[in-house]
Amino acid sequence: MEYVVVSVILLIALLVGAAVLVVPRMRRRELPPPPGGGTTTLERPPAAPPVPTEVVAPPVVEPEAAPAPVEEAPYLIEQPEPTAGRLVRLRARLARSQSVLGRGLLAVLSRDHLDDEAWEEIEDSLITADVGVEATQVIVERLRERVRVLGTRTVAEVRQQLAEELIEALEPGLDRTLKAGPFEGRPAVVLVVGVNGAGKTTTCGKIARVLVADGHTVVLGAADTFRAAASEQLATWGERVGAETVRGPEGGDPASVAFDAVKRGIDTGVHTVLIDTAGRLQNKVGLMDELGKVKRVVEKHGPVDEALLILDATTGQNGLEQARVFTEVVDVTGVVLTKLDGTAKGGIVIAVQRKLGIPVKLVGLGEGPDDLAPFEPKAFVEALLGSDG
Ligand SMILES: Nc1nc2c(ncn2[C@@H]2O[C@H](COP(=O)(O)OP(=O)(O)OP(=O)(O)O)[C@@H](O)[C@H]2O)c(=O)[nH]1
Repeated sequence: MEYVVVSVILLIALLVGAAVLVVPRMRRRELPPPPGGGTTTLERPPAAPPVPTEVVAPPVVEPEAAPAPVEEAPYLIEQPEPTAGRLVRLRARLARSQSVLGRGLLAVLSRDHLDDEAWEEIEDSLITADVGVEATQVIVERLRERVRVLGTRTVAEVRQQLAEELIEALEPGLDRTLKAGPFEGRPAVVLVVGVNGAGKTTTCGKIARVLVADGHTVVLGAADTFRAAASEQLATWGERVGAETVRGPEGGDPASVAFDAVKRGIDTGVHTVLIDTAGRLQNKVGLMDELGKVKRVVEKHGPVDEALLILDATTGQNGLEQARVFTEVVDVTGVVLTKLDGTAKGGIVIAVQRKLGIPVKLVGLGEGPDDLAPFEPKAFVEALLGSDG
């Protein structure tokens, strides 16, 4: 009997023990949802509030796509090489154009007698190099007249006269300085526009280096919110030379990023605010309107001092139609011709200026960070025609 009593007591003790352990756990599971409606992760609205425009101050970690990252010192700020004389240093990059305009033309000019056929060949070479029909006719007519009147004999003399005519066609008197500010205590605003893939983001980065090399301070505005990698790419360029990049959310309003960038530039007292925009085709009315809006919104702070059109030199004469539309929308003040290293059509510089009446201010001669040179007609023509002769 005693055993029975002891067993019953043990059983009751076990049951009570089990109850003490299990009930609190069950209670915990029944806890009320957290304040805020108890939405599950899945049900929670994706109402991530619009990401505010952020200012990316250097240094930040370089992304993989960063051009030539500095391995052991990722935060080292680079000192870009001076801009003076870059075109001369990069002259070899014009080798393709040189083979048409330089070697090709000089071969004809060195003939004993320049007959009609020879002059036609000269015309063809210039047209092949994308100088444009109109400009070619003017150049050849003037050269022919000079040769006739002056009775030019030697190849060196004809070459010299041709060089002079080409320089003249490049309108050496045009103002090619970049309006990089500051102006009366405010930064200069430089807007960079163009079609897809022309090299806008890369060129913005290179221009930042040109400006820093020449002693300017710069804020970059990543208003290309369309291409996912563009703002990352621009920030990387900025970091390398110690320039801040103002960025917005992917797919966000480019005008608002541009506005914030200029504001940041004013607040921090830099010399230049350089704004990259998304590539767009000139026949997409909506996108061109968007570009107009970017400019108008930026102008709430003050004028846009420079609107640079980035043109891919390899697109040749096709680029001219694009250019005309961009000119109408943002009042382009200067052209940057990229990828001149990849074409035999260096004459496009002449055609662009002649057709648009806008100076070519910079030329891209490669993918390296300092492969952007201020455009100088004399150095350019000399590079095209080759140093000898
Ligand atoms: N060879 C050569 N390549 C260049 C030059 N300038 C730019 N590029 C290359 O052109 C390609 C396109 O450049 P991006 O800067 O991405 O072009 P983007 O206009 O910003 O492109 P979207 O934003 O898509 O419109 C890149 O591979 C650049 O390295 C140049 O002067 N020479």
